[in-house]
Amino acid sequence: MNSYSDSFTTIDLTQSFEEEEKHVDVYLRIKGGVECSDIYAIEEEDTFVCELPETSTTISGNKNGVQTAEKYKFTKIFNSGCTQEEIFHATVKEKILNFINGENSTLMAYGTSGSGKTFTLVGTTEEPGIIPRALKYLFHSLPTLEQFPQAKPLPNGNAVILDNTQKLIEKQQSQSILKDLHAYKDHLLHEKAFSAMQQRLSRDPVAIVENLTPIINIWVSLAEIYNEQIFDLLNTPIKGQQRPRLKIGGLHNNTYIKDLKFINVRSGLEAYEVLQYGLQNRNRASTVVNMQSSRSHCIFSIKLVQGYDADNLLVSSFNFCDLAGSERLKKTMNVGDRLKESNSINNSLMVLGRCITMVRDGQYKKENKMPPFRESKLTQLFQRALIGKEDIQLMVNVNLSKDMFPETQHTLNFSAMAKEVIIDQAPVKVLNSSRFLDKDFDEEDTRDEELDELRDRLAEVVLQLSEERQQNQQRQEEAIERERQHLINTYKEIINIKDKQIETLKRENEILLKEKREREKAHLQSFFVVSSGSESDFEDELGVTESDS
Ligand SMILES: Nc1ncnc2c1ncn2[C@@H]1O[C@H](COP(=O)(O)OP(=O)(O)OP(=O)(O)O)[C@@H](O)[C@H]1O
Repeated sequence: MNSYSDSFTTIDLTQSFEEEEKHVDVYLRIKGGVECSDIYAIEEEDTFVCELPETSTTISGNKNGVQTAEKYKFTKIFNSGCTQEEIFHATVKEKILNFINGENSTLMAYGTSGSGKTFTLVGTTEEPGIIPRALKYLFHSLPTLEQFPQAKPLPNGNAVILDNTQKLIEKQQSQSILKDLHAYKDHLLHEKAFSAMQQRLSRDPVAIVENLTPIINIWVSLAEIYNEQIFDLLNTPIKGQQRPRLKIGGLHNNTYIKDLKFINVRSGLEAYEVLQYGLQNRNRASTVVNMQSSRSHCIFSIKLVQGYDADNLLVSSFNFCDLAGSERLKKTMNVGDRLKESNSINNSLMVLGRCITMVRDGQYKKENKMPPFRESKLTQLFQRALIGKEDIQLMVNVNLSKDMFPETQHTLNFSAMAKEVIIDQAPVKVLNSSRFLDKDFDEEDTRDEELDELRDRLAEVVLQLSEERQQNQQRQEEAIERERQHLINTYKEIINIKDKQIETLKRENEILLKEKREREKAHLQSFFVVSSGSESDFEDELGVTESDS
């Protein structure tokens, strides 16, 4: 039974957002099609129970003998049989309405490699994931959008009204990108996929949004963090050229990706096509645990600009973040590029875990330590959400097969930490009061920017050094291997020559022996003939046949 199927939600943009203290929503999704180990159980809708093997250490620090099972509380648990539809309705649907109402939101999919993060967010044509459902829901809740964008979001969270020339330029840019997409061999596939999804989703209810403003524009972007470098996935890759790396701009908890392209879209299909185009450019590779493993963190952002005029614009963003999967190096047996990626993925997820733990400790124990947000690009970008100043949801994906126990336990411990973080977001200002105050950078801010710049450069140098070290090591290993091969070949050649010499000596020896025998025979023969008889008598005497001689 779908409790939502007949519901119509009405939201009013003139109402202010209700402020209330709450914890981060952490959902658990259990991967379908996998045989679950019997050490796990679900109690009610939100408690996950895990029996502990002898050697395991739990989040509460207890060892077995004292405690035999650990319980983890989630906002909601989606069992392996749950549909994509149920998951969308229980998690993101309401957030889309808040988004229309001006609230920023982030949904992160977390879990080990192959646990179903991309499946949950993007899904397949048959089973559309959260993002296509969110796009469909969003665009169906809004009126038909204007042909030309009227306002554009700025990286720092503000927006500007576009003049006629700028409108034309932006429109042309969107069109040229969409045209690029249409030249792409898979575009028809995506169009079909989205319309198939639309049909499947058409039974879903839509929200009726009242008091919409005359300006409503939607913009999307797609970025990836690969080996601690940020790339714009909507930049068409040029063969033989390195992709431009993007930098993080902004300060403290108001960071953004500098020069990231935002494309104006007017429908769910356009947005979905842009997403699919970008995903083709994402770093993927086949690993032992996933045939199509995402090797990067991928961030799909939707920005909604709404308002009346230049002084009354409201920008809200919805980020969908598909994290790269954590990996156990022993299990994946990765080498070379895959190993480098694994290290980078695991490191940034470890920093994410440390930040969340420290934010939680700061909130509960009032410890005043600064979480290490700057130690990874991911945490630097999502700092605001991670300290609880913005809405953030975590979709934790687990594969409950027996051989994944250590990974699952690690994921559950991570979730337990995240679940305790308190969200303390400021109320979203309603429209018709000026929402943003443009703050000039003061001296301290400038110094911070310079420091950021230096840190970036230092990170680049460290990365370069580690790459060089790896290359040197590889070169040394290759030289040692070449030397080894050379020695083996020389040794083989010497053995070969010696064998030949032995053969020659053997042959010479045989010849000498034969000659010796013949000399002895001749000697005896002459002796016999002289002393007693004929030559044939001599041969008879020796018993020598013709063939012998
Ligand atoms: N709930 C599910 N039901 C059916 N198939 C699933 C489910 N979850 C994942 N899969 C399938 O499992 C495979 C791996 O899933 P997916 O690529 O989403 O994992 P991932 O967590 O994103 O992995 P990685 O971090 O390596 O990119 C895919 O073929 C996907 O279709």
